[in-house]
Amino acid sequence: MEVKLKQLSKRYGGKQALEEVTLTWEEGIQGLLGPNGAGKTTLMRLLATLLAPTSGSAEIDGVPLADKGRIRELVGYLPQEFSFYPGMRVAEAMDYLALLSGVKGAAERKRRIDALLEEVNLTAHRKAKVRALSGGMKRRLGIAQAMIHEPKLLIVDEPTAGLDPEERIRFRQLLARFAEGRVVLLSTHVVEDVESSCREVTVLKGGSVPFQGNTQDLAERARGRVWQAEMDKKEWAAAGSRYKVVSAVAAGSSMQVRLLAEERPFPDAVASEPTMEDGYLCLVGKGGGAAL
Ligand SMILES: Nc1ncnc2c1ncn2[C@@H]1O[C@H](COP(=O)(O)OP(=O)(O)OP(=O)(O)O)[C@@H](O)[C@H]1O
Repeated sequence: MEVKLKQLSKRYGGKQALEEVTLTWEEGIQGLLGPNGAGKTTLMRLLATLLAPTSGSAEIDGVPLADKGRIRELVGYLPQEFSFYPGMRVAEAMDYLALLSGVKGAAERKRRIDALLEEVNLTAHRKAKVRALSGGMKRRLGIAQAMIHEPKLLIVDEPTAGLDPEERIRFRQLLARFAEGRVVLLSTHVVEDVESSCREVTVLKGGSVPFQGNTQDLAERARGRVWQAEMDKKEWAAAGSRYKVVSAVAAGSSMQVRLLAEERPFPDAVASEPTMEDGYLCLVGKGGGAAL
């Protein structure tokens, strides 16, 4: 199972949202990271056949994107804004969506719905009306509906938004199990989700892909550029306008600041081990600073 993109492009009027993206994703959970407006939603909607590319092509498990009918059977999608029929009960809504996704046979649908509701911890709410679910529960229902037809490519956009820490861990485990023999594309702003779930990550920026590969290799992009220093609040404010500050923690009257800089920014700054987030920030820039 592979997903292959070849010079895939999307233009909205005068706006080039995705520019000649060529890459291959193999089985497993693939992280997709990028700042606002990078083109992530556009890419996901193209793969879910909700948008047509301006040029270029893609194949999912050998099936060309242009073959919409077969592609829809192969792809499951949880969009960021996911809404459901509020008056339906949870199990009914799942059954309806399973039917729409082409899952044949009432007994087979029931088997899959029971298993998935258990996996997303909604069994006790199967008779609840969708409108009565909390935000996190609706998110879990969205995850379950995207998996109901056992797609070869599962695309999930910010799936852990609104989940509590326990549910977030549970969800990561569910994705890990589901990813066997499949590609799961996990788009998120939560770098921690990528760090804990993915071996590989794709970074989108301005419609192009400046990095695709191992999360460890992304961290390495920041080696020698991550510094830690203790400073007072005035120095901290000044540092923020010159450097990319990754984090700042108050320690009494002073601050423990972690920042990115090409060279040692202060005489007493100490070089720090880079994380994937540091590598990502070096590539895309953050706040006041440009990319390093
Ligand atoms: N329907 C549209 N018409 C015109 N421009 C659009 C349209 N949809 C998206 N864009 C533009 O295309 C670019 C990519 O948008 P996209 O929504 O794919 O980014 P994103 O990475 O998903 O952003 P976010 O993280 O904010 O959701 C942006 O500049 C956006 O303004």
